[in-house]
Amino acid sequence: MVLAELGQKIGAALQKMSKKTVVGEEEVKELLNEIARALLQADVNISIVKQLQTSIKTEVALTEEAVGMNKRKILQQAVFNAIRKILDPGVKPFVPRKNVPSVVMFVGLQGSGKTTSCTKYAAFFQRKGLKTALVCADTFRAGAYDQLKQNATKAKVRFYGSIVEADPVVIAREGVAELKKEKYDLIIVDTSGRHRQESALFDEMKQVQEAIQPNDIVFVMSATDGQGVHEQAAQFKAKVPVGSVIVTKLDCHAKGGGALSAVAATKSPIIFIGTGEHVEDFELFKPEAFVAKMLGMGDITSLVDTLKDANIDSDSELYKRFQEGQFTLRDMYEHLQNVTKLGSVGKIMEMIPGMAGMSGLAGDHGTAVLKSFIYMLDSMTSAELDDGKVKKLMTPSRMHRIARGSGRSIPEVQNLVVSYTKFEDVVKKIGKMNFKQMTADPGSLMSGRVGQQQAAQLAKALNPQMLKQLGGMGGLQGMMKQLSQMKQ
Ligand SMILES: Nc1nc2c(ncn2[C@@H]2O[C@H](COP(=O)(O)OP(=O)(O)OP(=O)(O)O)[C@@H](O)[C@H]2O)c(=O)[nH]1
Repeated sequence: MVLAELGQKIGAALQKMSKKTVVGEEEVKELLNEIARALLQADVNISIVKQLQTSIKTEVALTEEAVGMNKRKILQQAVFNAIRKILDPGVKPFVPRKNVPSVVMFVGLQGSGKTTSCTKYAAFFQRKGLKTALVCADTFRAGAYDQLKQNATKAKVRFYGSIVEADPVVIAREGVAELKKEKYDLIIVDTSGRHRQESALFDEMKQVQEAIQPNDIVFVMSATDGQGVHEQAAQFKAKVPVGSVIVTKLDCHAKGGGALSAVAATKSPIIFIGTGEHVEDFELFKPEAFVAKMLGMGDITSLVDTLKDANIDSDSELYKRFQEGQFTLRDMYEHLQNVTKLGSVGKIMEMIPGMAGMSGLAGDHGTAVLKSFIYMLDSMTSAELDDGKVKKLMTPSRMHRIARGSGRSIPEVQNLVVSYTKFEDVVKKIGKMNFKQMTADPGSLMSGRVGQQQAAQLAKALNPQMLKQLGGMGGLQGMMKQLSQMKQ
C-alpha cells in the first residue's frame, strides 16, 4: 500500500523512543530527524516536512506545559496529530443529498483516474438512494466517451454524452440542463485530463465551470504521481474553486509523499480514496482512521462503517439471529453475499489491527473461496438451506448432487460443510456474549470497557489457528489495548 513504508519507518522511530529510559531534548530532536528523513524519502515536499516538525514541537511544548503528561505519550499523539493535520484542512466537504439537485464537476491531470473515480462516486451515491447521472464532457481524449459510457452501463447509472458535438462546454451545459429536467439528484460531469502546459485545456475547464456552476469541484490525483503534483494541484486550485479531493491508486506500491503534499496545496478535504480498478474499490476518507492505519494501528472505525454499508451490522435481521446464536446454511449464504459485496477479504483484514497480512484468507484467493461457497449454496434446495441439522443432512449423494450442480468437487462441498460447522460454533459462542454491545458501540471496544473476561470469551470464539495468528491470548489483549489507545 502507498505510504506503508513511511508509516513503518515513523512507527519504528516512535517505538525506538518508547524504549529509552529518558526522553529529553536530544531524544525528541533525534525522533524529529528520523521522521523528517522518512518523509523526505517518501517524496514529501520539504516545506510540508518543516511544517510538520514545527507543529510536533509546538504541540509537545504546549501539552507538556499544560498537563505535565508523560512525554512519550505526548510525542506519539503529536506525531499522529501533525500527519492528520496535513490531510485534514478542517473544511467540511460538500455532500450530495437526495431530493436536492446538485452538479459535481471532476477535474484532474491526465491518467489520474478521473473517469474511473467519476463512476465510483456515482455508484457510491446511487447505492445511498440518490438518482445519479454521468455526463462525458471530455472531447479531448479519443475513447473517453466509450470508457465512461461503458462504466456507466456497468454501474447502471444514466449516461449523457455526444459523439458529434466537439465543444465540451456545450455538452456539459446541455447535459446538465436535460438531466436537471429529468430530476436527477446528482449530476456528475467528467472533464478532460489536463497538463500544466496546456493552457487551452485550462481555459476550457474554466469555461465548463462557468457554464454549469457546479456545487462542488472534485480534484482527482494519483498517489503514484511524484513531487510535481504539488505544483499542479496549486495551479488547478488557482484556476477553479476546487472543493474536494479524491486520491486514487492507493493500492499501488508508490512512495505517496507527493500526493500527501499536494493535498495540503489544495487546502481541500479528501473525500474518497481509490484502492483499485473496480467500482467497489472506493472508500470514504477519514483522516484519523487513515493515519492510524498508516502507522500500523489498524482502522476499526472504517471497518465498522464498511460493515454497516454492506448491511453487516448489529441492527440487521441476520445479525439479530447471530446474536441469538441461530445459524442455518441460508444465513451463511446471506452473510457471504454481504461479505463479498465488501470487496476483497484481504482488504477487510487490513482494517483489523493485528490482522494485516494474515495469510490464508487474505487476497484474491480468499474472495474466490467465498464465491465458490456461494455457488455451492446456490445449488442447494430450500430445505437444505433452512434446516439447521446440516451434518446429518449432507449425505454423500446430496454432496455429489451439489458438487455437480455448482461445477465444484466433492471435497470442496465437504470443505463448505466443515466451514459452516466452525462458523456455527462461533455464532453459538458469540450468541452467549454481549455481541450487540460490542458491535453497536465500537467505542466499548476502544475505550477498554471490554475487559479481560470478554477478551477470554472472544478467544474461545475464534478458531485456534486464527488466535495463534493474532499472537495468542496476549496478542488479542494487545489488539484490544491498541483499539482503546486509538480512540483516546
Ligand atoms: N490500481 C488502481 N488503478 C486505478 C485506480 N483508479 C484508476 N485506475 C486506473 O488508472 C488508469 C487511468 O484511469 P482513467 O480513469 O482512465 O483516468 P483519467 O484521469 O480519466 O484519464 P484522462 O481522461 O486521460 O485524463 C486506468 O487504467 C484505471 O483503471 C485506482 O484507485 N487503483
